[in-house]
Amino acid sequence: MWFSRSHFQPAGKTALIVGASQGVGADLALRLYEQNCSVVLVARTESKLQAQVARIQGNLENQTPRSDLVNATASYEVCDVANYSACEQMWQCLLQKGNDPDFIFCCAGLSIPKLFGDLSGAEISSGINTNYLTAANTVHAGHKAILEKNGQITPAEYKPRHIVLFSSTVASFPFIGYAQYAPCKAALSSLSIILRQELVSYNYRVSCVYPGNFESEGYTEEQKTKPEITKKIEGASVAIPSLQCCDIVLDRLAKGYDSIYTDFIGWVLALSVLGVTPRCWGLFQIIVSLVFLIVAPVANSFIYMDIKASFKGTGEKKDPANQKKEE
Ligand SMILES: NC(=O)C1=CN([C@@H]2O[C@H](COP(=O)(O)OP(=O)(O)OC[C@H]3O[C@@H](n4cnc5c(N)ncnc54)[C@H](OP(=O)(O)O)[C@@H]3O)[C@@H](O)[C@H]2O)C=CC1
Ligand SMILES: CCCCCCCCCCCCCCCC(=O)[C@@H](N)CO
Repeated sequence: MWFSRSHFQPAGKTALIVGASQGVGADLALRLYEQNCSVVLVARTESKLQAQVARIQGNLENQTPRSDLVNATASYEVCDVANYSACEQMWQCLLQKGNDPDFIFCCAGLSIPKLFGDLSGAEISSGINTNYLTAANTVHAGHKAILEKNGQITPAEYKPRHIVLFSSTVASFPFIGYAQYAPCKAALSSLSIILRQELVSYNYRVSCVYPGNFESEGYTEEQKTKPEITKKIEGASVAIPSLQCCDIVLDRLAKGYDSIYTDFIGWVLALSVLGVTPRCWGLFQIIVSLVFLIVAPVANSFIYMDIKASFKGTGEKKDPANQKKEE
């Protein structure tokens, strides 16, 4: 696999990228367009989508128009894909315009890292809507719309399509601060396994990406509420530039991998939940997982100590008796 790069060939194809008004979705759109792939960007904020389409087409001031890409087009659809009926309408619109995507990237997502007790009910709901439903709705409404469009043809006659779901390293290794987010990303990983089984007959390939931290507007936002203890634990996953994350993903897809990690720590942490997920350096995964499964409980006990210490700190500050003693 690692020696071949022929498993992802976007030239002349169409990609639907959900969550493309910023961050890795926007960068994926840029990279795919650069490879002569038509891109349809989806998000809720029209002004940001317009700016991204302009960036992608190279029409921004100080840049020359990209006339070398004569075949590829860049367009956008404004849609809140967490809303199922809006998602259905988006698919009708796409298919009417002749934009039947070969690739469906589900990149929408947002983490609100806080301690469980500090989250509001609305934030817990938004976690499920933004991180799980955006992908489940897009794929489901899309599958139904394509079934209807294709009418009587047999599943084997469907053109090859490729779904790429953006999960996270925290799907494999959930930890303090990510209660609003990690369970939804684990659900996406689970969904990817089922979709792989159910849609293979319709010629779908399904990949799931488990990124570590990367820089984006969303990442900047989450840093504002992220508890110190969460930052401390995830220190091993240094945020890489979003374009670098995007290049890693495209490289791994081209090599034929369907479980994609963007850093070494992400690959290691996934060893604890390999299950029936597609393997990535499978033989090494088995060998290293033997060591990992022995070391993990020990490492985890150190993490617990840090967590306990962090709560002790907050308790002392809030306890007036302790404060007096300190004074
Ligand atoms: N950054 C990181 O460190 C990591 C990120 N990830 C995951 O990777 C993906 C991309 O992350 P990142 O680039 O940081 O994300 P950003 O938060 O920067 O961007 C998220 C995008 O999703 C769109 N979006 C959110 N909700 C909806 C919705 N209901 N309907 C349509 N579009 C929506 C946003 O646009 P708008 O608001 O205009 O709708 C925006 O374009 C996410 O799924 C994230 O969870 C995983 C691991 C690490
Ligand atoms: C068994 C003991 C091993 C201990 C090692 C701990 C290392 C943890 C690294 C976790 C990195 C998480 C990145 C997720 C980013 C993400 O999804 C958010 N940024 C959301 O956007």
